[in-house]
Amino acid sequence: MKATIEDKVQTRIPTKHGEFILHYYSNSLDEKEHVAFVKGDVAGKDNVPVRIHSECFTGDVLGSRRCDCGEQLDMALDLINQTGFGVLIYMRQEGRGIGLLKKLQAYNLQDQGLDTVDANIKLGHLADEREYDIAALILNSLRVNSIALITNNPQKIDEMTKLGIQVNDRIPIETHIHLDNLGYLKTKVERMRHILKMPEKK
Ligand SMILES: Nc1nc2c(ncn2[C@@H]2O[C@H](COP(=O)(O)OP(=O)(O)OP(=O)(O)O)[C@@H](O)[C@H]2O)c(=O)[nH]1
Ligand SMILES: [Zn+2]
Repeated sequence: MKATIEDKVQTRIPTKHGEFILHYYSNSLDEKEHVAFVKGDVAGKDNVPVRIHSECFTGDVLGSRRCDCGEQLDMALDLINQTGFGVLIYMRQEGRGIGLLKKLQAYNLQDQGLDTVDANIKLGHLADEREYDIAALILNSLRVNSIALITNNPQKIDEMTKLGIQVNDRIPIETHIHLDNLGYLKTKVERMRHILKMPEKK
């Protein structure tokens, strides 16, 4: 069955990154509360800056330094605000789709020496279980013509293109690298094809 979404409510949210309209969607695939944060007029526009952000409770809410999510969220909203128009889709796909419980278990495995990919596999999951159908439906419903995707992950570009979204450009979103996230980011570059500049080995 083809997935469907419904734009249930739109409301104005002033933030430290400027003012956005929050769209709440229901959908036919899961019970999750996926939302889009929209700035300015995006309907009929080309090269709309779009961030498809996957939920990360630890990074986005608690400010965890194990990953780059919280900083990326701030950077993306700033960028969209400065551009004057754009969309941040907040997908409730915690832990690359495996959920918070499993992600926290994966963190413990990483503290025992596994990397972020092998920890998922040890828990019986794929390295990345996210799906982007709902994100594509949201962009269609906002009547965005083509996008500049804010990401370091080329797989996201492939997935959105496969779903019929015209991705004209990629906007990198590189955060600070420090001791707590160095190994994690290195694994994303080496095993998940992320495009990130890593510090030279001394
Ligand atoms: N399973 C698992 N999920 C993680 C881990 N660290 C972060 N995440 C989740 O990963 C998701 C973000 O994915 P990332 O791989 O950081 O980045 P991305 O979204 O693929 O790529 P960008 O667009 O460049 O940010 C969020 O849902 C986080 O909760 C981890 O060690 N294990
Ligand atoms: Zn994170």
